[in-house]
Amino acid sequence: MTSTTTPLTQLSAWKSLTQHFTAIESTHLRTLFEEDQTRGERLTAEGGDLFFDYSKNRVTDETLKLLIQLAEESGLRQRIEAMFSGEKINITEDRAVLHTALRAPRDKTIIVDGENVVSHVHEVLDRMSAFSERVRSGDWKGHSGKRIVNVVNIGIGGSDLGPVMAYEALKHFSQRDMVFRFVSNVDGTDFAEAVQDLDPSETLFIVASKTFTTLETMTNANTARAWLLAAFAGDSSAVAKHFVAVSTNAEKVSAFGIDTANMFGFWDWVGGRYSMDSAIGLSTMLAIGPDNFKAMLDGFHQMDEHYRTAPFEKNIPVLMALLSIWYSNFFGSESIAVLPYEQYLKRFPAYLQQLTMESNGKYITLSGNRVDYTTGTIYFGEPGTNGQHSFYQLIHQGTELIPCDFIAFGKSLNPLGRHHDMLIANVLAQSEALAFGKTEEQVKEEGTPDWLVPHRVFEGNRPSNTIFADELSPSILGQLVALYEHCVFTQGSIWQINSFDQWGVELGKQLAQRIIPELESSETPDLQHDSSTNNLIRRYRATKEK
Ligand SMILES: O=P(O)(O)OC[C@H]1O[C@](O)(CO)[C@@H](O)[C@@H]1O
Repeated sequence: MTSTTTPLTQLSAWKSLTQHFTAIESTHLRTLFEEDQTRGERLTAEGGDLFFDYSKNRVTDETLKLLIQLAEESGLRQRIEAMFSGEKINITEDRAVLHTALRAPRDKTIIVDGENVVSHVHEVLDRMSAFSERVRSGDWKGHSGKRIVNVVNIGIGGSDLGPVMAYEALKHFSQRDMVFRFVSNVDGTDFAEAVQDLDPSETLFIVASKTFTTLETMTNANTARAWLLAAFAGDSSAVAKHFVAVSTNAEKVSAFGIDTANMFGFWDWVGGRYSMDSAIGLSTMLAIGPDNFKAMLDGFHQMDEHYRTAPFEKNIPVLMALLSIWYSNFFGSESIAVLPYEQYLKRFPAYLQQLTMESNGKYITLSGNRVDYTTGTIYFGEPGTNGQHSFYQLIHQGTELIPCDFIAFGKSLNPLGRHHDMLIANVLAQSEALAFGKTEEQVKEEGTPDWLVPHRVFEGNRPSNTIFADELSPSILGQLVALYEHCVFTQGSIWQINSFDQWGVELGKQLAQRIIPELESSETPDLQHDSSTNNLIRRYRATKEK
């Protein structure tokens, strides 16, 4: 399917932004703040329970007006409506994109292919809740009658990163007499370390895979089954009590040997990286309980409603996306740092890497043409204050412009003396330092010797957003994740790419399937790769045989 949209760079807002950029490029944030004393209050927005301060960005009212015009001219409103209503906007896979249906209230109706998907969503949620209650209460017993205390999620990509991130983020709300582990890598070390201190008779494996064909997950699931059966003298009837599956593929689940009664389904209109609030979140629900999981879904839904209904100039995901496009496409900035000042969000940047880069790392437009502008910003990050002692040097004084998203909370879930005040002082100090820097005069006034002055100057003018909420609750986590999901969709819509396929991961998978037998065969293989790959294969085989 092709579409005949006006190319992005031909839009009138794009052309105006290109001109406008030359005026803004040399304007310092110091000037913008001096000229408008109300800027810090004015350039803010609220959505759900999130407060968004975007005043420390290199924009004027004119820039914002043009960026919003760009969103309008790009057809963003229609794209949002098309997504929420279940149109098949994932054109390269002919699928609807309905992660928003996963958190729709029970009484909503969204029809896809003649079916109300919301009722299916709630059927699965009810089954997940009943199962979670049984496991958490000890009613669900292992094969030898022991209570399940260990839960190991086996999955990769979207079937791992969301569950791990959510478990870590909501650990404060988790059932502490249970152990949760996550195995993703085909590197055997991942499995070996995850189970080394676990008793198989007390362990439940969740095999989480949308397709149920993924090499890593199937390899780990087979290893897990062998590990379990070794403890039960090969009695395969033990599998029923120790394995459940989360998948869209019932056929493959049952071929693996898991009873589909122990399967929790989802649908092809849920992308892997948009699935942590589907049955893929079973480990999250087991950890925090159905009520907290529901609170998380309500949080997602609040942000969905904000995205769908707030005017663009007050719409946090839209503003965030437009600002990122401003830096990426006009300032030539390549990355964004996400810096949560909340230890529980330590896996949030890793989660966002897949969400953002697997979604928008595309150079072909929806019309099938190569883009002539940059797409797919690189997202990275670490929790503060740790990152400050690592890569912030480059953000402050490097030659790259790296816009930052700071995330901070009014209250700590673990209030300890002065810790939280210090943490928050640091996040505020960082965004202040980045924006305003320290001038040559200021450095000299401190008595710095002349030769050292240039090293100690901070030119500033480095943009950031601050996302602020009361405290990290299940609902706030849902709101934060939905915020980034919708930011990614807005970016992709403006860039005119399909944020919901991932063909770019296929080639490596195919080539690995070809190489596996070449590494394993007892015969010397007839290698037909390039000379580098052939040589490395020979070296590996020689090492293996040593
Ligand atoms: O859930 P599955 O089907 O095992 O896929 C895992 C991951 O692999 C990918 O397809 C990429 O290889 C991701 O999009 C997905 O989240």
